[in-house]
Amino acid sequence: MKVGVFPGKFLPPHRGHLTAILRAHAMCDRLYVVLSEHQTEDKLLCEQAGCSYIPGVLRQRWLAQELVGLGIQIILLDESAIPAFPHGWAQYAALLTAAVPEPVSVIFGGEESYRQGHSQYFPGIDYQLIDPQRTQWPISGTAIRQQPYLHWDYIAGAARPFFARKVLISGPESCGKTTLTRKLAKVYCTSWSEELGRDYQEQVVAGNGDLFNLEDFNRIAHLQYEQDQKALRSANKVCFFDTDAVVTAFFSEQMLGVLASRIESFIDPSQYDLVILLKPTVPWVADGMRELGDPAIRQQAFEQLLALYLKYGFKPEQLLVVESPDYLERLDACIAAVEQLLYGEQGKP
Ligand SMILES: NC(=O)c1ccc[n+]([C@@H]2O[C@H](COP(=O)([O-])OP(=O)(O)OC[C@H]3O[C@@H](n4cnc5c(N)ncnc54)[C@H](O)[C@@H]3O)[C@@H](O)[C@H]2O)c1
Repeated sequence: MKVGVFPGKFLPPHRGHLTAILRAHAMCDRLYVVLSEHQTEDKLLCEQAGCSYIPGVLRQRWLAQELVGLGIQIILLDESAIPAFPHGWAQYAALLTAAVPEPVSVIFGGEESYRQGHSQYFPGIDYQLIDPQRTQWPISGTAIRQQPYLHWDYIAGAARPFFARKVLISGPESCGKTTLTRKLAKVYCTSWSEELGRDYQEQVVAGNGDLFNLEDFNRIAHLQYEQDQKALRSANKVCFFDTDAVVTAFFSEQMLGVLASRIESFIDPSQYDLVILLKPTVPWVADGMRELGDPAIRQQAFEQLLALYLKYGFKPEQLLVVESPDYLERLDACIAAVEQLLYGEQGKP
């Protein structure tokens, strides 16, 4: 019985890792992937690259999703209490040996420089190199952490929602949110999540908003959240959202005078990299379901919505108010903001 181990940080997992793991899997009877987490060091690596910290359990979950069905166990090794690589080889070897539930015959890796340490601290266990030149997929975790959108195609699918920029398009009724959201998704060849409250209203209360009760608003917030998560899973660098739970909270209060009990649990400012707030400066379009058509009421709705975002902890720098009454200018302002989010000052490569 040939038992293999494939160690690494997988910060984050990418195609190079996955291909090497699958090769290793083809070369032994059973394979364990051992994911090392050294919190201090890993946090520093993420910080240096300007990337949010990726906890070990999240990386473990991504690898489990990617490798599902192959019988590969992913073991999380907490190295936080031992000296960081390369100063803790002896402790690392002891931790790894204790964590893998059976005797190991071979350790796989892509670094020739690790051979010495492996032969010294894992006596009797082979060290087998896989693609040390990274010729098939010339990518590293460092490069992805530093510039995820330049290296998007290499990022493991399960990890992409973490890196995808999340852009919310919000504003009062009849501001062109849905059209703008669709257009932006098309410009960026990506996924988007539409407002489902309207379909819900059609299906559950025959289009008559007066028949809504509080539980309807709770359900809308929950259903919208799940739909948003689904859209995010197929995002290409950025994902657009047509509404959010703050808007649901706003309508719950407007229509029933009360905030439905579970809506706030779906409000989280850190969910979004950018919130584009559209001002009601474009013509009102009555569609049979909209309620707040008077210009003064539209302006007031905008102010109330803005105040709600701030109340719920959204930061002013997260918000972009788009004021122009011109549809082209509105679209171009959004594209410029998304470009900035993805590629910063340097612009597209
Ligand atoms: N504390 C210690 O002294 C000690 C000692 C030894 C090992 N360790 C732990 O083991 C970890 C070793 O993993 P790592 O940092 O090299 O992890 P990593 O996640 O960067 O890479 C994991 C493996 O995939 C290979 N790989 C990376 N990119 C590839 C590509 N494009 N194509 C093919 N293969 C590719 C790497 O060579 C490596 O073997 C260390 O980070 C450390 O946590 C710790």
